[in-house]
Amino acid sequence: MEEVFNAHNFTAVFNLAARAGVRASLEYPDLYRRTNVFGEENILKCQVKYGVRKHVVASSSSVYAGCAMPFREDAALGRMQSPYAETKRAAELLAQEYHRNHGLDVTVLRYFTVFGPAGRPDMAPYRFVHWVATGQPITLFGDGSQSRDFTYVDDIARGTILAAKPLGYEVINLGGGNRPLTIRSMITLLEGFLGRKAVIDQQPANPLDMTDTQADIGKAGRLLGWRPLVSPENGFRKTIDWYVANRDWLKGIGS
Ligand SMILES: Cc1cn([C@H]2C[C@H](O)[C@@H](COP(=O)(O)OP(=O)(O)O[C@H]3O[C@H](C)C(=O)[C@H](O)[C@H]3O)O2)c(=O)[nH]c1=O
Repeated sequence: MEEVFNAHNFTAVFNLAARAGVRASLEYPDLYRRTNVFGEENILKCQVKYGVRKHVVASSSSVYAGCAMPFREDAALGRMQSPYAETKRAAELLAQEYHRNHGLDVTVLRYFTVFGPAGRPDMAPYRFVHWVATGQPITLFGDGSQSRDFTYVDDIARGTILAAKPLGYEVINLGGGNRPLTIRSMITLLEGFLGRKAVIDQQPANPLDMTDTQADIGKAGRLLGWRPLVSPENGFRKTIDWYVANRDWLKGIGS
């Protein structure tokens, strides 16, 4: 980090680097802590040392476990449901501390299940497209009635850049906004677009997973002038178009 900060004159830093899978965090909690908490601290320290005032950090809807929906930024947070959520919450608090004591201007963005082209191969959207397209069974945790406020990657990118403006210290949801989709309906959408029936291998629900997520995005509208522009239906269509166009090099990715 020192090398990078020495070599450039930054006006803002976006920390989007993380160990991000929910379920794997039980297996590697130390890795998650090192990356998501100590990694965040390394960046915050450098920003203070090199006088870079603006900091934007990616957090997660996972911190809202147990809260009433739609999730609002001022909700009283309960117990974190996974080591992953714990590390995201810890990073939020660290950044707040650097705002209070070192004058950094911090925006914490709570992302809601981001999907789209070049999506993470450990997440349901990528895996399910890949499995249905290649005729492999879908590993479904639970009965599929759980739901997500899916947010398209381009919307997230736009919201993240907007968050670079000076705001003091703010926590802001970037989520689909009241259009949560059950995992079953997501599978039905994919089947329709791919023209293939999914084979489901149902496994027990994972206790680390959130059951449902739904974002209140009023604050993002007020502070950033942001709202999502891509619906889950259009987003999944674009994801599949990307997958089909890149099928050859994607062969070795995802399981
Ligand atoms: C990968 C996978 C998932 N699922 C189920 C489990 C969940 O009920 C649902 C969505 O799981 P996924 O891991 O795709 O997404 P989230 O649990 O919403 O977590 C994601 O969105 C939040 C905001 C982050 O902060 C995480 O970084 C990100 O991983 O599908 C399955 O049934 N089978 C599978 O193979």
